[in-house]
Amino acid sequence: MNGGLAIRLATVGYTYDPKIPAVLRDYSAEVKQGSVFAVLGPNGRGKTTLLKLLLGALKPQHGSITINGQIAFVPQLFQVSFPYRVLDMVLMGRARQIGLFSLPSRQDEAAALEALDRLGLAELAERSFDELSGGQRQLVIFARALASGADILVLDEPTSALDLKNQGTVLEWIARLRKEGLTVIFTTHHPHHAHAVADQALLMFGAEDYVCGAIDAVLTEANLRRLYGMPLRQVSFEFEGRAMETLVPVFTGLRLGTAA
Ligand SMILES: Nc1ncnc2c1ncn2[C@@H]1O[C@H](COP(=O)(O)OP(=O)(O)OP(=O)(O)O)[C@@H](O)[C@H]1O
Repeated sequence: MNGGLAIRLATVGYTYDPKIPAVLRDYSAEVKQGSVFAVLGPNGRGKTTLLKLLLGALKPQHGSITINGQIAFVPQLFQVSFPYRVLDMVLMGRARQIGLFSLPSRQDEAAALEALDRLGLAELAERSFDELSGGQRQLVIFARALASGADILVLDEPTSALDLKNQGTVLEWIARLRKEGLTVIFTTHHPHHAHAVADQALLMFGAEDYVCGAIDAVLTEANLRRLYGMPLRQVSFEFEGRAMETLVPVFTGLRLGTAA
């Protein structure tokens, strides 16, 4: 299955309201099956809108989107109005296998428990989802996507609510899923996260202004400076035994006083 295209965007345009400027105009990109694709851009630039278009929750007014495979989505914030058990939340990811009006089989339950276990969440299985912390919820919804058996995972800022250790866990998972042949698309505000795991990146500068390409070609100093409009700092980090260097934006407006 690898080698073909998982996703193709052809001159996609989208506006929430024809009376206001479009969020996206003429966006084109191709995501190969079994690759990782990172989407970066400042707040409000259209990252979530792009993901909603991929999921079919929004329809482009212009251009076309082709998806080859089953998609599972991990949203940024997830709230429920009913106190579901964590295990039931993960089982919902198996809806395609369970089918309408049927009960989960032992196999479905085993897949859900395994996904929780793989993320170190087994002890949360019987807890009520609405009592979990934001970071725990984000990991549970990630487990739900893993349990779904989908071949394309779409993750909206998957590390946003997580502490540093769990950020590393999710990045390791993205790398592992890629090795298993899945396609992963994720949005992030952290260029080094994209650098660590992505093959390609899309940088969204504006409605019709973007660059898309191989990670090293796209995460350049000039592009990142333009994207964030902030000073950059070179950081060294290690991911899965590989030493890497990348540029990250730094906030310089904070003046720390010295203790008297
Ligand atoms: N339902 C909506 N109706 C009207 N405008 C919307 C709607 N959702 C988003 N927008 C607008 O579309 C633009 C892009 O929003 P989007 O949520 O896609 O940005 P984003 O890059 O994901 O931002 P963030 O990093 O803050 O999550 C913003 O100007 C936003 O105000």
